[in-house]
This record gives sequence, structure tokens and C-alpha cells, in this order.
Amino acid sequence: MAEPIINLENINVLFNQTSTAVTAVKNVTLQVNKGEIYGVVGYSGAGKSTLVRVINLLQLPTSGKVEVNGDVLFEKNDTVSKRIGAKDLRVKRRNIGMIFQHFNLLEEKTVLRNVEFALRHSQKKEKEITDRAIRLLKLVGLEDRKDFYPAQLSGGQQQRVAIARALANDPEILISDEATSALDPKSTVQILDLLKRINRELGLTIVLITHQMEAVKQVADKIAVMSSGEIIERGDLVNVFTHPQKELTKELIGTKGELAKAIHLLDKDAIENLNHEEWELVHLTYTGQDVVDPIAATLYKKFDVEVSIIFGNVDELRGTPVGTLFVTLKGDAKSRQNAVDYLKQVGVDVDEYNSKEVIA
Ligand SMILES: Nc1ncnc2c1ncn2[C@@H]1O[C@H](COP(=O)(O)OP(=O)(O)OP(=O)(O)O)[C@@H](O)[C@H]1O
Repeated sequence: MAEPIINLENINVLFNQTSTAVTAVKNVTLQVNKGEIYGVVGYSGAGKSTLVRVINLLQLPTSGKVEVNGDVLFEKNDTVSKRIGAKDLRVKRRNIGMIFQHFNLLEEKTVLRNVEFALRHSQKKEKEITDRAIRLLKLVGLEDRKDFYPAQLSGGQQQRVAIARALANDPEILISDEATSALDPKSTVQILDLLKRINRELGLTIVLITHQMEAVKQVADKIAVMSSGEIIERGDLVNVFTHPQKELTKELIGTKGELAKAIHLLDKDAIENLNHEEWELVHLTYTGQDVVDPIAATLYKKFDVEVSIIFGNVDELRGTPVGTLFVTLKGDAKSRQNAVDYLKQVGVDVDEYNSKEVIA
């Protein structure tokens, strides 16, 4: 049974500015299970940072309930108003590591001292602290840079130091706030691989907020899409990517751009002599190549529907290959309907675009 480690219920965060009030988070309920990598995505200003800062009460909600590891840290509604004490909160916060876009390292301290700094409040002896810091630097592959200063490291390496520091107190949860947004693509992949590895090896639960869909695609088990303070869509990563419901989700994962490209690439000559009733554009999404390989032949043989491929693409979602294919189907309406029903039956997700709208 999945065990929730983070439980946010009906969270609202209202910022009262002098002239205007902004509701940065609107009635958000979110559960993250132990050991999951949960991606929270959305455009800038959607409320992602505010929401995750609520988890360790760096941001106090206006109302709602914050529960971490079964302990209620905050609860406020019409009948209840309680909040964990400052001392207990400090202890709880050590169980939640954080990494940020700009690393936030202490520039005047060496890599080793930066990691040790996170352990300054622990009861450990100096030698134990140093040993632990070195072990963590080994984990992130930077043991040989322990005496360097942050400025002497690349962005990716600085983020590794930040990860080692975030893990110093052995947290069960790691919050990553746009941690790869300032990195080049190669370092981004390396940092995401590292996050995936520590998730697996240490059983760490990771909440990853990002506007980079590539990042969640690589590592997340589940995603939530935020817009104007609300979660508008959520679920298993592969499911959301293959069956996006909301326009914004389609936009974020690139379906909309792909559709525009498919329309642009349509062989206008080939369809010029057909009337609107005789063809349509369809977008097929499928997991597993074997489903799609024989499609064209099958649709022609079984349903007398002609398939022309406009373009296709195979992507990888957390290790699962997911294919998308834009094709035109030519044939009478009834045959095309039968063909589409058949595709759905064999597990292909089908989006149909009316030919009239497509070439309008
Ligand atoms: N301390 C604050 N005071 C007032 N308004 C704030 C504060 N923090 C955030 N906001 C507002 O709340 C909304 C959500 O901001 P938030 O930073 O959570 O979004 P985000 O999705 O994380 O975007 P970004 O990645 O750009 O930070 C925005 O309208 C922002 O201007």
C-alpha cells in the first residue's frame, strides 16, 4: 500500500499586498507517497514555489492542513487553528532537504565546509561531521573537489554540493525548486540522474518543481500541473503525457506545437482532390512500438482505410518508450470510425482532428 509522507489538504495562500491581494495557491490538496518522485509543473507564477514552501512551513498557508510523516505541522480552518512549535519545526525541517536554482552555497567556504555547515547543529563530533560530509561528497561524485571553493566549480558541480548539503541531516524528503533550470542540458541530465539514484538508493521522496518538462519526463513518477494557484491536472507521468486532458497540459508537453507542425507538413496536394468527408488527421499516442508497426497494413486490410504518416516521434518517459504519430486517415466516415475504434481497442490513444478545421 502506498504510504503518504506529505499530505496537503485544501491549502490556500493569500498574499496581501498594499493595493492588491494575490491568491498564490488556491485550495490545493496533494498527497505524495513515500519513495515517489513527484513533479509539479507549470509556468512562472503558477504558484509552484509557494506550494512547496508550504510543506516545511517556509511559507505559512492562509488556511488548510499540512501533514508530514503523519505529524500535523499546521491546520487552520473555520473550527481549528494550530501550528507546530518553533523548536519542533526546526527538527522537522531537518527531515526535509531543499535545493534551489541558484545553489545558495556559501562562497567563502570550501565545498567540504559547505556540507559540514549543514551539520553544525548536530550532536556529532567534529571528526564524525567531516567523515559524513566526505561520504556525502563521495555520493555525489565530488570527493576530489572537497577543498575547492564554489566559484571554482561548474554549475552542475555546485548543484551536486548543494545536494550533498541537503542530504546532510539524512532527510526523508528532498524538495527541488527549479534545481536544473540554470544548468546546461548535459549537467541537467547528470543532476536528474543523481536525483533518481538517491531516490532509489536512499528511498528519498522527491518533490521536483520545474517549468522544464524534459526534467519531469526523465525522472518523475507522478506529476501535477499548476495554473493560477490550482492543480488543474495530475496523475501518473506516463498517463498524463499520453492522455493530457487540459489545454495547458497539452501546451506544456508540446502536443499543441506538434499539431501545428503536422498541419504544416500535410501534403496539401494529396488531399486537395478529396472532400472533407473523406479524410481526417489523427494523432496517435502509444506505449510500445509493436502496437503501431502493423497499423497501416491492418487498417487498410480490415477497414479499407488508407494511412499516410506525416511524422512520428519516440520519446522516453521515465524509461518507458512512448510513441506519437501524426497520420491522415482516408476512407468513408464509417470505415474511419471503425479504424479509430480498433486503434483504441489495441491501446492506442487517438485524437481526431476534423479535416475541415485542419485546412481552414
Ligand atoms: N512573498 C510574496 N508576496 C507577494 N506575492 C508573492 C510572494 N511570493 C509569490 N507571490 C506571488 O504568488 C504567485 C505565485 O508565485 P510562485 O513563485 O509560487 O510561482 P511559481 O510557479 O513558483 O513561479 P516561479 O517559478 O516564477 O517562481 C505569483 O503571482 C507571485 O507574484
